[in-house]
Amino acid sequence: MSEYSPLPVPPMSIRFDPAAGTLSPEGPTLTRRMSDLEGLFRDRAAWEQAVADGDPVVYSVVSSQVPEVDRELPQSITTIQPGATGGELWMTKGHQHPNHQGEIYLGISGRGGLLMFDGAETRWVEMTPGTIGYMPPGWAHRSINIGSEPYSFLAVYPGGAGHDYGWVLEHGMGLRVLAATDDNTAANGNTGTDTGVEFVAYSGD
Ligand SMILES: O=P(O)(O)OC[C@H]1O[C@H](O)[C@H](O)[C@@H](O)[C@@H]1O
Ligand SMILES: [Fe+2]
Repeated sequence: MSEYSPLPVPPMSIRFDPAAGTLSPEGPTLTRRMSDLEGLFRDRAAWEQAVADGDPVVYSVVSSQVPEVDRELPQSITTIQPGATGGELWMTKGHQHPNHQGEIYLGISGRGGLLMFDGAETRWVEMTPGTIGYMPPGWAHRSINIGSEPYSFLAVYPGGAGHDYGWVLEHGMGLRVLAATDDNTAANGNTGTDTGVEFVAYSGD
């Protein structure tokens, strides 16, 4: 993760400009390209091709100045671009909080999904502007853009929560989220007004 100021901040208001995707005052910003998502897509050849074809930005995270330390309550806004690689919709890396602490997301724009996995069960929350998604302690979480526009959400989380990416590489997320093909849409009994996503088990990899 990027560097966070260790200094405490005073009470403050923070402005978000949705068009520019910036926070003011601003904290650290993180950009994740396709090459940063190694080992996460089911179709490794398609991932390699996407890296070779310009290594696109998949998502970015802008944070406020609130530090990631115990008892603070940092926030960040993540914007995931629309796209799919090997049929798998573009997503965040996903992580578990090492200390099993909760977190909330608030949908800001676009359409997304919040995939949660506790090592045994998987949960899916569809995120539209105004949706609050709640991640209880112990549930790893990944966000997915399921629409054709950028998907942005605000995250608010305990400063000491941390990011364990190895947990997801080891355990997966239970399900993968694919763009539904017409065939799949029909097979699932969906009408076309549905989410347009198809879930497949990680165990099928
Ligand atoms: O860390 P990732 O799994 O790549 O997800 C991207 C980001 O999503 C949210 O904004 C979380 O609050 C951040 O802590 C996280 O870094
Ligand atoms: Fe988190």
